Amino acid sequence: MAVSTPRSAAAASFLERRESERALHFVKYQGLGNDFIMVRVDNRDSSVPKVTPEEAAKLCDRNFGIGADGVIFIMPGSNGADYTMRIFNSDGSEPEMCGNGVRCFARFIAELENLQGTHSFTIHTGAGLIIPEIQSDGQVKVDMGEPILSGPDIPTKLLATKNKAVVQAELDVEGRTWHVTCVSMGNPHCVTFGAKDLKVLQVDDLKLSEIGPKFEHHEMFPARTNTEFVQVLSRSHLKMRVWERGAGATLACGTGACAVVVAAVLEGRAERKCVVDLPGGPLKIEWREDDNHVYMTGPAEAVFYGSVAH
Ligand SMILES: N[C@@H](CCC[C@H](N)C(=O)O)C(=O)O
Repeated sequence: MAVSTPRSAAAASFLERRESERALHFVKYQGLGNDFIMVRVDNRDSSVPKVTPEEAAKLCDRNFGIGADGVIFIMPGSNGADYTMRIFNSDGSEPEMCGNGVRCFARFIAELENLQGTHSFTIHTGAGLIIPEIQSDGQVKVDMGEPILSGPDIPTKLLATKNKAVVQAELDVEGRTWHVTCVSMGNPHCVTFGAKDLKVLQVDDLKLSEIGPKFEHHEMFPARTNTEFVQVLSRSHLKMRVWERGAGATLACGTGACAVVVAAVLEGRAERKCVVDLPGGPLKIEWREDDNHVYMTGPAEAVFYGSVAH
């Protein structure tokens, strides 16, 4: 697989280039270090990604490919939306949604369409309609919709503990009991603020690559799960590390940060408006009481342009 970047890296000329049969043109974007290979599918009739899941996994490889946490396809709108987003994780699996990816998607659209200033549009995703808004300072605020709290819909086999939701349920992970709250933001999340034998979780001390896969593949999560380990700094300031389904430890997870605030509110640990610190930087999250929607605000930017033999 050959990777090359155009000499001038001029956005306009790059984006105007036509796809040849043997080259896949992409733009690498990142949102708080959660990085994506963005590929435009411009055939108006197509909703088929340009690469297979196996090819996506190869492209995401940090040694043998471009390197990324996922591949995102920008597609013509469907279901009445302006655009459609599909994504493959770095292991080739296809999740329903990606919060940092949506912010990158919005900035990429602004670049493609040469949009200046504030703009909002609708994106059809596997998790339904998502509405990002590019703000005057360049940050992207996203209406992430309503969290899903019913166990079977998340999905988790853990039984409901509070008003049909799985809140502070006990989860045995190889002999250690963790307290977990499960939330779907279109994709499944298992949020923990600690284990039974731990007074305060120090997230920096966690051996994520050892513990993460045990949550991801736990029998209580039939579609696997993303897992967030959280430390409460104050009622409006949380710190988290994430082990993502299909991607492992990443520097940030937008849907994960949303799920963390929902879980923190359900457990009575935080207010509805919080700053969530991730290894890649902070996200502003609000779970609004009036419409039950979760709103996420954060940055996204282009890193480089390139093409790969395909
Ligand atoms: N990093 C993303 C989530 C990507 C999908 C996730 N790995 C899954 O399989 O559900 C985000 O920012 O939300």
